Formats: sequence, structure tokens, C-alpha cells
Amino acid sequence: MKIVFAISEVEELVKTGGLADVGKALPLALKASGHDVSIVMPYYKAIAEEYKLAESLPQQTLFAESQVYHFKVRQLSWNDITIHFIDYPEYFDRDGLYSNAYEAYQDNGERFSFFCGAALMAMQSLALNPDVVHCHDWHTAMLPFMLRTDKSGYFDNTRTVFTIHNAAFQGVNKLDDIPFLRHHPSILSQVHGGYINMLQTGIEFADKITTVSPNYAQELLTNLGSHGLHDRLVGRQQDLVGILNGCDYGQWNPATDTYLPANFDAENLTPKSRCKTALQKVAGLPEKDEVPVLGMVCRLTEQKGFGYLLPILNDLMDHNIQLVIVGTGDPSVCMDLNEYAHKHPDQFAFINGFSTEHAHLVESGADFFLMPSQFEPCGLNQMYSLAYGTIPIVRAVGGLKDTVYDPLNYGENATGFVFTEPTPEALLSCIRRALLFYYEHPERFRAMQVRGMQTRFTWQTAADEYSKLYQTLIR
Ligand SMILES: Nc1ncnc2c1ncn2[C@@H]1O[C@H](COP(=O)(O)OP(=O)(O)O[C@H]2O[C@H](CO)[C@@H](O)[C@H](O)[C@H]2O)[C@@H](O)[C@H]1O
Repeated sequence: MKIVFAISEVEELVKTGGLADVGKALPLALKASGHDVSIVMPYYKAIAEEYKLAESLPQQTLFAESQVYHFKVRQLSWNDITIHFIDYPEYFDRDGLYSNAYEAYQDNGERFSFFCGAALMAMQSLALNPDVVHCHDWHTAMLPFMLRTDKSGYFDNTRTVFTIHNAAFQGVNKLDDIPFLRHHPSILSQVHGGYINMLQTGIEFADKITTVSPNYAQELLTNLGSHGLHDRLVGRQQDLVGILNGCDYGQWNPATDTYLPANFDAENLTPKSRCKTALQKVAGLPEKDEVPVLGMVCRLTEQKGFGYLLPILNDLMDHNIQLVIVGTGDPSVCMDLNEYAHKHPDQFAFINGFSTEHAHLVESGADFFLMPSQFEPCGLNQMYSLAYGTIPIVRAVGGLKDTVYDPLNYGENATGFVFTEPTPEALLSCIRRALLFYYEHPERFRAMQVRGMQTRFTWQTAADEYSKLYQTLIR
């Protein structure tokens, strides 16, 4: 099948979070399954600076109201996949993808509506003739609507799949702020009180809706877990499916990882302690092998559980542990973490930055990985942790529940520690349970590490499920 991905992030090119991991791994896995896969994405500044790409089409022009948008399409051959870039500097030649250092760009609704329209025009001009256009998150959520209402006939045999990676980001914008959409003959049906909710529009118009774990798909059908989209999603329940993300074991393999000072595998975990020393050194913590290290790598947002992690940091420091957090995001969380780091310099380090190298060091060097998320559509770092023999401590939500197994329910098949209530007390008691296990049952702890390292959540399995889903649409 001819599959075109419309997506905003692809690892190796641009990344702000887990969307990029999927933007790389899933197209490659689908390609490996024999599909003809290409990608359409914005030509962001970081990409333009890295690659000087030739234009693959004459200048393209879109009209909306009295506005004329002249844009270019550029092409990169990447890992045997062609990426088509929409080059419109006024919208994409900016330092951030969605925001400057402090706040979201005011014209994000316009930027990504234009992107969807331009992506469709490029597909047509390039004669890509897709069987399926696979869209991801709110940035590309207007595309199924534009495709369905397109009058050219070009897309009559094209179907759309819309994957929700994070339903908390919905792209809610005033129609008045989106000149690109104001003219659209069918747009009024999507306007409520003057606003458009792009994620809702994607849910309404895509032929199939997927999300990134079976459990999050269930949560999306509940009032509590749907981020207010409950009614819409229940209405499309028949077309909603949860497909678990995978782990890219080529990139996240402790036996070959070039970021590590020493490589290790499930047969020989001894070199992991050199990774621990390297992590402690980089974090500026005392290099003590006997002290358990907890690590965390994430966007600093409410989603990741800081609401109940911050209140227990002082209590945690009463234990003989070290904690390393790597992240960027909410300035107030940054301030709090900096404060704790100054207060507990021998136990707590906060590395405020986006660094793949540090992420790999934490995954390899820590004994435990913390992911106490408030909600978590799938989560990738818990899978990376499992692959590195770093025991995940997670909350039983979304994909975390699908991928980490606690001794209380799984006995000797357990791979991590899981708590349920979104409270400081529940998190603290789960961490204490994990620490007790580490100190009192070193052999069982080692067996748990090995079990995690042998667990497999592959992208090929995910790609097979997506293939089956695409098939149902083509038939
Ligand atoms: N400071 C930093 N330095 C280096 N690397 C950093 C970093 N902060 C984050 N990362 C990296 O970004 C990725 C984060 O992925 P996650 O899936 O955990 O979360 P995210 O919430 O961004 O993704 C959303 O989309 C994904 C993909 O579907 C879902 O798994 C998830 O639940 C959903 O919230 C990981 O590769 C991580 O290592």
C-alpha cells in the first residue's frame, strides 16, 4: 500500500518528545513490512540549517480568502524513505517548533492548518496517490477534514487514519485567527462559539482513529480519561483502536549504545555499574555504587506527575538514594527542581536541557526509572528502561499499565513497580516498596532486571497491526 505520513516531528530531524520517536520508527517498520511509505512534514528552521535541499516541484500556490500562499516543496531521501518538506519560512523558519522559549506561538492554528492544506496539495502535485494518509496529533488533525471535503476527486480512493499521541493537546483556536480556514465552505460545522477544536475535527473526519496503547484507548472512552472528548470518541468507538507503540531496539540497545561508557546485556550486567558511575559524575553526585539511583527524563509538565512528585522530594531525600532528573519545560517546575538540587546537592541533580546523550546515560546508569504520570497515552521511556535493566516505577495509567508488571499482580513475572492513586502518598509508598525490594532481595532484583531486558515490545508488531487496519480501509 502507498502510505503517506503527515507528521510534525521525526527523530534525527526534529524532536520535542515521543511523537518524534514514532515519526521515525513506525514509517521504517511499515517500510520493512513492504509498504511504500513517505512522509510529509514542515521544513523547520533546524532542518533547513542542517540540510540544503533542492526543490522537488515548481513553486506551489494556495489561495485562501484574499491571501495567497506561495510555498516550496523540498525532498530528502532518508533511510530509504522520501520525506517531502513544506517550505514556508513565514510559518516554519522559527527557533521553536510550537513555541519560543516561554510561550506557544499565537498563530499555531493558522500554521498547522496551512500545513495540512499544503501537504494535500503537495501529495497531488507529486502524484503520490496515497491509499492511506496517516495523520498524527492536532498538528495534522485538520487534514482528514480537508481531504474529505476536497472537490478535486484526486483523493476519492484515499483513506485517512488519525493517531492520537496525546489528547491533552487539542489545537483549540479562534476561527478568526485562521485566515487559511475562514474561507472553507464546510468549516462552519466545525466552529463552536467561534472556536475550532482541531483534535475533535480529526476524530470526526478520519476514517479510523488510533491511539498509542490499548489501555489509553479505553481511558479515552471515559469521562475522566478523555480530556473532555468523551462524547465524540464514544460516538466513534467502532473506529477507535489502541495499538501499542514499540521500542526501537536498534537505537535503545545497551549492548551497542555508543553513548555509554561501557556496554552490557542480559547475560552480563556488571558493566552497568560503570554507566552508573558516569551518570553520577555527569550529574555531579557522589560516585557511590551502593546507593540506588532513580532517574527521570521527560518534558516538565503536569502530565508527568510533578504535582505529586514535588511534594515528596524532601521525604525521598531522607532515604539513602540519589535522584537525577533530565528535562525541559514548565518554568515553575524548573525553579522548584533547581531549588531542591541546591538544597540536596549530594542526592539530587536536575539537568535542565534536552539531551539525547543524557537520556541514554540515565536509562543505562540508573537503577530505577520514575514515570509517575498523571496520564500517559503510551510512554516510551519505561520500555527503554526495561531494555536497559533499569526498573520502572510507574503509575497504572495508559500504556504504562500495558507494559509494566508489578510483583503484587505478577509475582515472579514482574518487571517493575506500579501504583494507582495520583497522590504523593501512593507514589512515596511505591518507591519505598521498590527500595525495599532492591535492598532485601538482590537476587530477585537482578532477575527482574533480566526479565525486563528480555521483554520485547517491537515496532514490527505495531506495524503489523497498523497494516491490518489499513487493509480494512482499502477493502
Ligand atoms: N530533556 C530530554 N532530553 C532528551 N530526551 C528527552 C527529554 N525529554 C524527553 N525526551 C525524550 O522524548 C521522548 C518522550 O517520549 P514519551 O513517550 O515518554 O513522552 P511524550 O509525552 O513526549 O509523548 C507522547 O507521545 C508518545 C508517542 O506516542 C507517547 O508514548 C506518550 O505517552 C505521549 O505523551 C523519549 O524518547 C525521551 O527520551
